[in-house]
Amino acid sequence: MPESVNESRSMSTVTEQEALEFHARGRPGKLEINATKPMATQRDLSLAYSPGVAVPVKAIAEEPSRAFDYTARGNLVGVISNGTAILGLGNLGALASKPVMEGKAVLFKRFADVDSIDLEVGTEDIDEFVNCVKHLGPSFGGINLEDIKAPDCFIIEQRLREVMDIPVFHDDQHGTAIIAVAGLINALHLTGRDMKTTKLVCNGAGAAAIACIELIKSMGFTSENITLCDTKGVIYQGREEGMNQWKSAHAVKTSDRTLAEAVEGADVFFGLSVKGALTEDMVRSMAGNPIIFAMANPDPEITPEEVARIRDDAIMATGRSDYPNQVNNVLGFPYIFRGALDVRASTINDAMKIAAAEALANLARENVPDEVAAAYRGNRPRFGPHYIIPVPFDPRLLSDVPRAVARAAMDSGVAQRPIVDLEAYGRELSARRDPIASTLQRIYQRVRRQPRRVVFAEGEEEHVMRAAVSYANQQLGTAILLGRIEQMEEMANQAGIDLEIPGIELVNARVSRRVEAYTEYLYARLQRSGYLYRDCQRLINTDRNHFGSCMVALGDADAMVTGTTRNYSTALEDVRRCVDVKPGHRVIGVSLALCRGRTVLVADTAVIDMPDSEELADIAEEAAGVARRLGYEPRVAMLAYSTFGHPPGERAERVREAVNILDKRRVDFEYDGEMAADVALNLDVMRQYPFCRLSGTANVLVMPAFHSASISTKMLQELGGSTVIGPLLVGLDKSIQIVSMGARDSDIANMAAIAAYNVGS
Ligand SMILES: NC(=O)C1=CN([C@@H]2O[C@H](COP(=O)(O)OP(=O)(O)OC[C@H]3O[C@@H](n4cnc5c(N)ncnc54)[C@H](OP(=O)(O)O)[C@@H]3O)[C@@H](O)[C@H]2O)C=CC1
Ligand SMILES: CC(=O)C(=O)O
Ligand SMILES: [Mg+2]
Repeated sequence: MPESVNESRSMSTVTEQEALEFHARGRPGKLEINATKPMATQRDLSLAYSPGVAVPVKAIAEEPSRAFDYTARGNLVGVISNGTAILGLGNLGALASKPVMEGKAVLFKRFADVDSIDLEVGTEDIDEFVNCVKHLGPSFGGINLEDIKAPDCFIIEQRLREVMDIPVFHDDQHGTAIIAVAGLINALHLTGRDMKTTKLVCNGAGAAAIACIELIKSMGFTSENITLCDTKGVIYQGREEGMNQWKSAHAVKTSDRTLAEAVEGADVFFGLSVKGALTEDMVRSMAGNPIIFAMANPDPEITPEEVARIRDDAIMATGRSDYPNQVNNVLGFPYIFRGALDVRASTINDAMKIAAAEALANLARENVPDEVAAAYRGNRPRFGPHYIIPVPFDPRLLSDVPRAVARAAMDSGVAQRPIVDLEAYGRELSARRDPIASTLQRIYQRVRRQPRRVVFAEGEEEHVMRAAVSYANQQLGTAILLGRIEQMEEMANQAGIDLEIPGIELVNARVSRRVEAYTEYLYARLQRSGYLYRDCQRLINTDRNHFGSCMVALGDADAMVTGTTRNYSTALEDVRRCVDVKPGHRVIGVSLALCRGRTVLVADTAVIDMPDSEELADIAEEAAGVARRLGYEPRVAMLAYSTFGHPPGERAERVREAVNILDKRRVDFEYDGEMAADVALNLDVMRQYPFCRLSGTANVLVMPAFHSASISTKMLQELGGSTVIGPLLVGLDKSIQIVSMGARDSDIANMAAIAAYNVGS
């Protein structure tokens, strides 16, 4: 792990404009509903709706638990708020809480494949709120209450738990407590402290704070050693102002009246209050090796930089993703509900919470898997002051935490559908992971560790500028925008884009000192292909693809991204004039298609029009290489319209010959063909060919020709709702990526990150 806070900052904050655009782009917001059954024919309609739907209706009326068999209830969580304590922003109302609630819903899906829907309830009246949620019970398998202020949240949760037969979980209380306790267990271990004698001060006495304190006490802390503070200062016995029964339960006998007094000599500080509440002087006054969890969102009570300026012996955590040790309930709620839903738990009890906290704490002590290690580029995170809690993208969270929660639910007798084989359950959980998101995350993390200089060749385009700003803001390296400086600045001004941020460089080819060197280089390459010196000079002076490619070729930049203003093949020709093919390789395009949790690589989606058998074999090898670099073990299907000889035809013959060539080359990955796409992608169909050499469904599809590759990926995207990334250009000696015309800023930024990731590979 990195040693200093500055080095370890892994992700910069986004700009306000980026945040607004992210939410406004395309379909506003972050959620949509998808049907899981076909709705295409009269028969489908008759089954899905009247008359067919009457059958499950009657079955559920007879036996309510059948709702879990015939409806989405068993995997559906309601994320419900009234917006009275939105993050640390205060009471901004139900409507304003919607972005956070949509966010929680997508995190449920992204991290644990739990479906959820946000419900913002426009009342601050406790009875009205309880009544509203209570009557929604039949819709859901669980209720996640969110951002409801204390003390209302305590009453609301308690009353709902009494009247509902599904888990009701106030995330800000218990989610936060579970994660904070997991981090605390490890921080105490690292500093050699005993729970019984550790002195903890918690600033904030609301939902999150009270729940944390209760869980901590239940795990062995002594009441006298815990001091709570709120806006009125220390919560001492006898205090009357601003009190409620939940605060009173934790009031201590003390002469301390302010946070500053309480925190002096304290071992641990928990911040669950507001930005900036802990001062540098307070940090100075704490005990040796202090543990400081500044968990207010979006801005902590004190930043790690501020703490680092004062002392270097602190273990520091925040609620944010851009510092190490993110103590945030995102590490909890998706997995806790996953486990609870899978055993149909009637509640989420203390045993399940403690099991989750212990599973999280244990994960941080284990060796991290390669997937996480890759993100740290050789600096494999190791249990220690900068790594006390797993990172949110750790794939083990999904297999370990729900399993621990499910086991605790069964052991404590609240599981209505126990799981017999927990090992098999762990494997099922792993299969729920969203693979492409982890892949992209890995790419981004690694680039952050090894930032690269990437040329954005079409620097005068607004969305290219936005992509460059996003690249720089995410601390992926330097984004070099090529263009006329004045034009770029004017365009940026008009569009409200700030180019004066660290990590952005503007380069004008016309006035560059490198024009001569690039021209010489290009002339040496092209003089025997009919180009005069002045032709090369003109290309360097006036064409940004040539200039940018030469920057990369001569080491002035690491990588380049282009393509928004010129069609793919023209941009590729420009690049090829300046950059060689990697020895022993072939230039092809590989697209990544993600559809319903499955990722397949499709090749060649960009370059070779009508490949012969040798070329098809080369494409298979290149694509398998890409799969490996992205962390997948390739299973390559050589696709055709026919399967293993039937129906016969010349095109299929060519694909079959490619398989023979791969046999002769003795390649080190699984491949087979020719086969139709359904054989490659559907295990049941594949099983009809028991001799097929693939050990599972294919994850690399080699198309018989460019047109079928391009048509199928575009159809997947437009009709199948797949996310398609690429084509990624592979086989060049330098890392250059070409996006398609009309690519959005996020596509360009992704491609720039991929280009940076591929440098030197
Ligand atoms: N990292 C994470 O995962 C999570 C972080 N949080 C963060 O914790 C904070 C509190 O959230 P939550 O408990 O839901 O909110 P609540 O509204 O329930 O509680 C807020 C508490 O903070 C206290 N407070 C506010 N300002 C100050 C101050 N200047 N000094 C001392 N105490 C203060 C309030 O005091 P009083 O009682 O006097 O009004 C109250 O006790 C937020 O910043 C939130 O983002 C919450 C959940 C998860
Ligand atoms: C993380 C969270 O739930 C909060 O800050 O409110
Ligand atoms: Mg919250």
